[in-house]
Amino acid sequence: MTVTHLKAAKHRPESDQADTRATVEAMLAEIRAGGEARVASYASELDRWDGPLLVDHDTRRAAAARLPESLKEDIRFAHANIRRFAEAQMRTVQGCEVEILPGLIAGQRQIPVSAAGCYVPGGRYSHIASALMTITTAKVAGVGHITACSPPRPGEGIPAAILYAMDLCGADAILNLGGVQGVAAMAEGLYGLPRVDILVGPGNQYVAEAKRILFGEIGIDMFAGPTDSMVLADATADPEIVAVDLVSQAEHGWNSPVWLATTDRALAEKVMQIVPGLIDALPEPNASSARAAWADFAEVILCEDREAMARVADDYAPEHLHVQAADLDWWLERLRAYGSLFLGEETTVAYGDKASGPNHVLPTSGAARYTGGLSVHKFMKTVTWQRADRAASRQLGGATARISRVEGMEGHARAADIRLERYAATEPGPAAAKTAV
Ligand SMILES: NC(=O)c1ccc[n+]([C@@H]2O[C@H](COP(=O)([O-])OP(=O)(O)OC[C@H]3O[C@@H](n4cnc5c(N)ncnc54)[C@H](O)[C@@H]3O)[C@@H](O)[C@H]2O)c1
Ligand SMILES: [Zn+2]
Repeated sequence: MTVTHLKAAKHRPESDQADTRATVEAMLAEIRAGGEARVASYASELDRWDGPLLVDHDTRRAAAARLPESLKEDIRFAHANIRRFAEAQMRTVQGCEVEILPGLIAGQRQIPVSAAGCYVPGGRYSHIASALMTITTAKVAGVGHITACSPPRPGEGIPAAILYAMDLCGADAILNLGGVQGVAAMAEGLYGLPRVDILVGPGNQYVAEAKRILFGEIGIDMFAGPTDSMVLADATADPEIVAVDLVSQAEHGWNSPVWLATTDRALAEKVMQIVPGLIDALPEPNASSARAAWADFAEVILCEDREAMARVADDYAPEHLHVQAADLDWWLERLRAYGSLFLGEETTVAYGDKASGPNHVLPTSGAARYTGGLSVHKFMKTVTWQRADRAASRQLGGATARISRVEGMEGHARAADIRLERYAATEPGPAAAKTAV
């Protein structure tokens, strides 16, 4: 396959992971020892918040009263779309049952976790949409208790729009806490809340590292690094729209890669010419983030044909993948690795980020090679069961006893033997004769 980099990245996103890990490990150890008091002191130290940590119902109501009706309408619109999509996913969640042998029936059930914690990032931007994406999905999955947390703003607490979204989606408890202290409070079940079974939601490197360390003790949705996006464009694409879309996602942060793969050199050159002006026209600090992301992490890749573009996409496994090219059905069939796919110029990653329905909590840094994003399935446990009648038990007993003895596991063999003895007496059958090795 022939591909040429018209613009290469200076870096691949990687954080100072060892430093972050040491900081987060120390904080978790302090919180384990110091409990709620230590959580409160971190909130004071890191987020300058000394107010109540658990948000009460009056505060929820006051937040709703403060917001303009038009914003509440928009939030309700996005919530309805996200819920509709999660409900459709829920219809794909099914148990199964099969008669494996005559008399041996086994099945599978999907059981939602009892308690989930939803982290809603809030350091830099007010991620209203992250509240909608995480809490709605947990609610539709049937999670029994949902705690949500987000960094408080000094003197304000969680911003009113995020509180409104959390309340609308059905959060049972809301914590004025961000970062490691928020994650730890939910994982440890502080403030009288249930200890969560799973922690979900995006966050900065401290949040991601806390989730990584706690994984095992509790479940998590996925490991998440800086957000990334790829546009695939052919000669039919509009270079101005492609450029605006790339800049829109570079805004996330200085280390958020955006990639363009195209079969059209003229389009690539036009996009590279327009992007700097679009970045300069953004307000600060967004412009600085996008400028750094474009300079250090962005790539523009010229491909021989659409199959080469598709291979680049499969290789990068981007979090967001946007096709602005002819024959969208071909692309939907062909592409194999992405968190969420956007087909055609009429939609855009920003729609998915905020309002359209499919989840925006997605695998980053190539994790789309092995997982999809947040869905109702992440809140469900796929568990199995079995039952057998006596005839089936005799058949299983013979094979189990023989395999166990070859493995050297005499105790296991005897669990089979006792059934062969008991059931042989009541219902002799051909299987009983097979026990001798
Ligand atoms: N992929 C997605 O779906 C998606 C969506 C929204 C946001 N995001 C990501 O979420 C992240 C949001 O990051 P953010 O920082 O704005 O908000 P955040 O809520 O993740 O982090 C803020 C918290 O970090 C903690 N913190 C800050 N400095 C610290 C330090 N030196 N030591 C210990 N703790 C410290 C503070 O306690 C604060 O509450 C970004 O990386 C963004 O890309 C991803
Ligand atoms: Zn985005």
